Amino acid sequence: MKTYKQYINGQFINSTSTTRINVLNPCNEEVISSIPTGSAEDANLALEAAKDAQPKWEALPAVQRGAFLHKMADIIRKNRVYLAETLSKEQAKVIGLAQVEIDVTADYFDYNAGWARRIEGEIIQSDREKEHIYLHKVPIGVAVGICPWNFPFFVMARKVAASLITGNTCVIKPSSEAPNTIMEFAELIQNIGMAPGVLNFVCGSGRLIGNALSKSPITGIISLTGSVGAGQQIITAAAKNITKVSLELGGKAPAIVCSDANLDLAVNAIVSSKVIFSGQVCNCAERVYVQDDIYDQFVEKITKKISEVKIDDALTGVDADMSSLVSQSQIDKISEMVEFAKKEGAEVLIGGKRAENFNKGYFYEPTLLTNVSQQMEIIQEEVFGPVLPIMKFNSIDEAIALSNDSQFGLTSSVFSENFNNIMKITNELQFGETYVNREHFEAMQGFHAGWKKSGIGGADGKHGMQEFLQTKVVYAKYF
Ligand SMILES: NC(=O)C1=CN([C@@H]2O[C@H](COP(=O)(O)OP(=O)(O)OC[C@H]3O[C@@H](n4cnc5c(N)ncnc54)[C@H](OP(=O)(O)O)[C@@H]3O)[C@@H](O)[C@H]2O)C=CC1
Ligand SMILES: O=C(O)[C@@H](O)[C@@H]1OC[C@H](O)[C@H]1O
Repeated sequence: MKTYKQYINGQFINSTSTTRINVLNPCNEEVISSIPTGSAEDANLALEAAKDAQPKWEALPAVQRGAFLHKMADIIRKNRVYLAETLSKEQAKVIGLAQVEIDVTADYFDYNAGWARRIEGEIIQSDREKEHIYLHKVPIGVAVGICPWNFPFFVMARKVAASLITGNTCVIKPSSEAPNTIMEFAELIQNIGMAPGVLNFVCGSGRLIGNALSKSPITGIISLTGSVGAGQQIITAAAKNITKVSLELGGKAPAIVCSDANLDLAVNAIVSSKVIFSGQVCNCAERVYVQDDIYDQFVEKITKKISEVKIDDALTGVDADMSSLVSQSQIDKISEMVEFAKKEGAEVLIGGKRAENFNKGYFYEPTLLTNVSQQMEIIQEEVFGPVLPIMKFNSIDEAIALSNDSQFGLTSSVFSENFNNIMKITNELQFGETYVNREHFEAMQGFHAGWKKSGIGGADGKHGMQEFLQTKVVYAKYF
């Protein structure tokens, strides 16, 4: 069993707190590692180290900063199988998907290194003679990245790569549910030659160490991926120093399936979106609206497809499509939501219970619910699991209205072969991201950003990189 320390100022050190948090393998509930609970002192040590290291890091030409990101990508590739197994064990991610996450993370570091020669300012025309207005893009200073458990390694890279290439230094707090792969990465990159303090990793409770990182005057930007509740607490902590926040929070993605859709494509895309990491992804389809004349056909096809989903151990299960949920609290929350939906009148087409044949772990069957209505909790609140409620609609206007009737605005999708329908729906949906005739997943060169309670700011691509920059304007008069 691995016992992790804090990685601060280029060294692995003991936390000032002596209590620890156990990390379980969700498939068999065995303790596989432990992390410190962390303390405000740990947070401050890491922030001070990052602050001290920042001016020299910023002064390095961006291509030299980028070279370190390429080294990180190389190290990930050299250790890709070990990292994927570590990830699979700590959060019950089926090994194939865990490997994809590791490989995409390496590519993500390389992609962000590519910004080195493309961070650009502007020269603006002045109203005065002999004056230039120079608009510079400069780093904010110290970036804090607070990570979730669902794609912990990839999301860590979202925060590290974008903050370092732009000249910020960085403090990462992994999720207490899934810190292992990140801390293994910290060990693997400790000797790549980056100055101490440029990148720090502190483990521990969000409410304790996460809060201390968020309310410190040293912190220049807090980038969180997580729940709405954590986002609200971070905004409150950040308010003290008016610290910038970039928040990627929950979602309740609608999938609209029109009469003229390619039904097999729609079914495959929607099912893959519920099966991928057992639906524990903010982008995943969380509710389906199907046009009434194809409803029965759609329900028949999707039920068949869901019945074929194979559930097994994440690491050893052969050809498993999905595995255990991440924790006891996740399975409790999801079971309660399904039971409540049933009380409100929902009909379970398939699933609706813990998966049989597993003595340990948090395995839940992929579940389809019908006879649901717009006001029900199962349509309004994020499930974050393998549960999909299906509703009928009559007109395109109705589908758009039902989709937009949500506190969330992260992702959405439309399945149609009619260009006019697609254009109307994509224009009128109030979501940061809409997928047309494809699965629910984004690209690293896009911009992943939620509207409404789904967040502020965003990640990926040029706009995600620019989150970590601030603007300085110089009015240069000459004679
Ligand atoms: N949009 C998304 O990508 C995600 C959404 N979720 C949603 O959130 C629900 C709960 O998941 P959970 O992992 O507990 O999500 P949380 O939002 O609680 O955790 C995300 C991160 O925030 C930290 N954190 C929690 N509270 C604070 C705080 N007050 N100040 C600073 N940091 C804090 C956590 O630390 P610690 O782990 O130590 O508590 C963790 O590192 C899920 O069921 C899902 O609905 C979850 C993950 C990702
Ligand atoms: O669920 C999320 O918000 C993120 O953690 C997720 O990680 C990989 C996906 O591509 C992200 O959006």
